[in-house]
Amino acid sequence: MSIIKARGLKKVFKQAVKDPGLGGAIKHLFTQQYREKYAVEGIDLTIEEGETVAYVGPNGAGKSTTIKMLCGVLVPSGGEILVDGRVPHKQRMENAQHIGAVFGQRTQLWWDIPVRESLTLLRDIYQVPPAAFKKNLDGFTELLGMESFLHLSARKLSLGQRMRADLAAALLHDPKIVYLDEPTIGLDVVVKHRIRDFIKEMNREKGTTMMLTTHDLGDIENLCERLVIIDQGRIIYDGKLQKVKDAFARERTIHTQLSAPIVGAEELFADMPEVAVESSAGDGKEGDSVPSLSIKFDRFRCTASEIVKRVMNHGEVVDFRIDEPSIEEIITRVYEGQLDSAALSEAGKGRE
Ligand SMILES: Nc1ncnc2c1ncn2[C@@H]1O[C@H](COP(=O)(O)OP(=O)(O)OP(=O)(O)O)[C@@H](O)[C@H]1O
Repeated sequence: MSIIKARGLKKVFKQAVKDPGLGGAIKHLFTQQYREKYAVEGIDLTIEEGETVAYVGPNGAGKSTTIKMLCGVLVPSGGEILVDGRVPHKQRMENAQHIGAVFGQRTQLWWDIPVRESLTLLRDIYQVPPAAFKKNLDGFTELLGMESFLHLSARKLSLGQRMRADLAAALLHDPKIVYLDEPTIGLDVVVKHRIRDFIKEMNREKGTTMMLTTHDLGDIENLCERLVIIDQGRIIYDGKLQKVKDAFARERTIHTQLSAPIVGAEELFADMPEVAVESSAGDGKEGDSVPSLSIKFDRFRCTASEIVKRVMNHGEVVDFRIDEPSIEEIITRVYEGQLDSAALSEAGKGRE
């Protein structure tokens, strides 16, 4: 069942236009000029209950503006939204009862009181029944490793501790949907993993729908099957993460470990322009390293088995592994405009 539906969603901001320098600032005092900035320009988005969706895009793409409209904080300039059957900006309070939000840069905890007290206050605000509160608090404390800092005020927490406490605060009332804006920003790997595990567990155990905006592509790979890419206020890709990889990650690299170096390895694929020997080791040129050969190829033009077969014809392959470009590399190419949007939207078709 669809839990979030947005049709033709738009948000226009009025931005002041000023000439540069002091003269410009003074002139602006008397003759104010504004231009319209479309932060979100006609978005259609449907999210099913229990999905975990990564909503990504370069800076200024319109991600936060979309989330704020879904939370009811901003009123759309056009289009329609329905979140769990409610129009968020018209039913703000009701909507808030059923959603949770974590904004990486801000906290919803009270700055000067212990985390445990903040969570108790949220229990009262959201009217969480005592038994459910206890179950969640105990469970979250364990999963997020919060025991050691529940007695501290938010002011005294490290960033990683604060993020964990904020997650607990956002999920305390068992919301159906949680918006996570940069939930792992600036955190060390241990805390990142803990937070990702927690998000996965909540999605699995409670079926919580998660919408995640992030610049950390590890979050996407670890948490989301579906990827929505927004650029300049428009969705340019909506589909499975794997599909983007399949469509755009043409290159593969085979790393082979050999029993002895192959003489003239660089020439092995001279007749195949789609294949390139990236590195060859163990031939005495790089000290006493293990003999190996790394070969890059275009997987749409030849197969891994062809490559390995040819290497095996010239030497003994002890072991091999195949690497594909990371989603980070692919998305960087999208952001840099190296992948055209028509091809992207074609790849996103047939999501269901
Ligand atoms: N209150 C506002 N007034 C005027 N312009 C705004 C306002 N909020 C956002 N914008 C503009 O709308 C565009 C989209 O902003 P938004 O914050 O949604 O982007 P984002 O994708 O979340 O970016 P980031 O990754 O940097 O957080 C930007 O050009 C921004 O300058």
